[in-house]
Amino acid sequence: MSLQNPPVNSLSLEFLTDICISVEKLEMDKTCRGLIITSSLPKVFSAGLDIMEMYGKSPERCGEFWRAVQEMWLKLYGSNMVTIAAINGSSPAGGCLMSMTCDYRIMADNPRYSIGLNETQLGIVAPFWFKDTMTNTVGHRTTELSLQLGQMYNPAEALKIGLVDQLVPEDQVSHYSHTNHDQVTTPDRSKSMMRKPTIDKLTSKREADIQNFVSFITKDSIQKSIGMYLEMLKKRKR
Ligand SMILES: CC/C=C\C/C=C\C/C=C\C/C=C/C(=O)SCCNC(=O)CCNC(=O)[C@H](O)C(C)(C)COP(=O)(O)OP(=O)(O)OC[C@H]1O[C@@H](n2cnc3c(N)ncnc32)[C@H](O)[C@@H]1OP(=O)(O)O
Repeated sequence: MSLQNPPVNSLSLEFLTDICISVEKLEMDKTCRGLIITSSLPKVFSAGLDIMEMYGKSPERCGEFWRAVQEMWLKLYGSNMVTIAAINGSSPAGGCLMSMTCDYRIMADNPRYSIGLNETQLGIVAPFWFKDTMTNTVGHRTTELSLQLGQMYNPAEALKIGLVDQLVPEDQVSHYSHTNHDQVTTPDRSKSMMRKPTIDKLTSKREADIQNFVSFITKDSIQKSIGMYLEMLKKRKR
């Protein structure tokens, strides 16, 4: 599955819905042995959630958006397929979350790229299931530090903390993803055993999580922080 939503593969409601439909189709396809997620765009795996979906939108629309974010996570984290993230560019926040749902992460060894949960930099708090996914990936203490600082990691740092499993030359990300994937032939039952408690936690609190998100994101102070962050993104470009 090659992500293609220019300019930066931001995860809008529409794009998330497309991703969920694609994953669902693959999940039902008995001939499909697994899934490699990568990006068709240069330099960016995914810029994370589409910030425009969280800025100046109605509570109803925000709720619909958040349900789609949850759905993407539930489908990928709970997938019966062997999944590999072939991270061929930067992958902040929701992009990092998406790659952490996979069984294995291969990243292009380009020091210009970065990965991490940087929500704190936007003035927002990473939701509990983002935090849980990271804890399951890199451990409690690293997650605590990482979330408090909104830390982004270059590939070497990401490998060191276990946020990615392997670094490869940029032009060989696809090759190594396929080679690794071929070595794992059957999805292991231990995957669902390890992930079930985290998945059950969100499933049981799904509606409350949507309500929390909507009331948090529509607050004036949070809207102001997001607006300032958007301005900063645009200025940085010039
Ligand atoms: C009580 C608690 C209850 C509930 C929890 C509440 C809240 C928690 C909610 C949400 C969690 C949030 C998760 C997220 O994923 S938020 C998104 C975070 N993403 C980022 O911060 C990434 C920002 N982008 C970048 O760093 C760079 O764009 C990137 C490195 C990805 C690519 O750099 P490049 O130089 O190639 O491109 P740019 O020139 O910067 O960007 C091009 C263009 O795209 C726009 N852009 C970038 N990222 C986003 C995005 N995530 N969403 C929307 N638009 C984005 C950027 O502004 C440029 O636009 P323009 O100037 O118009 O061309």
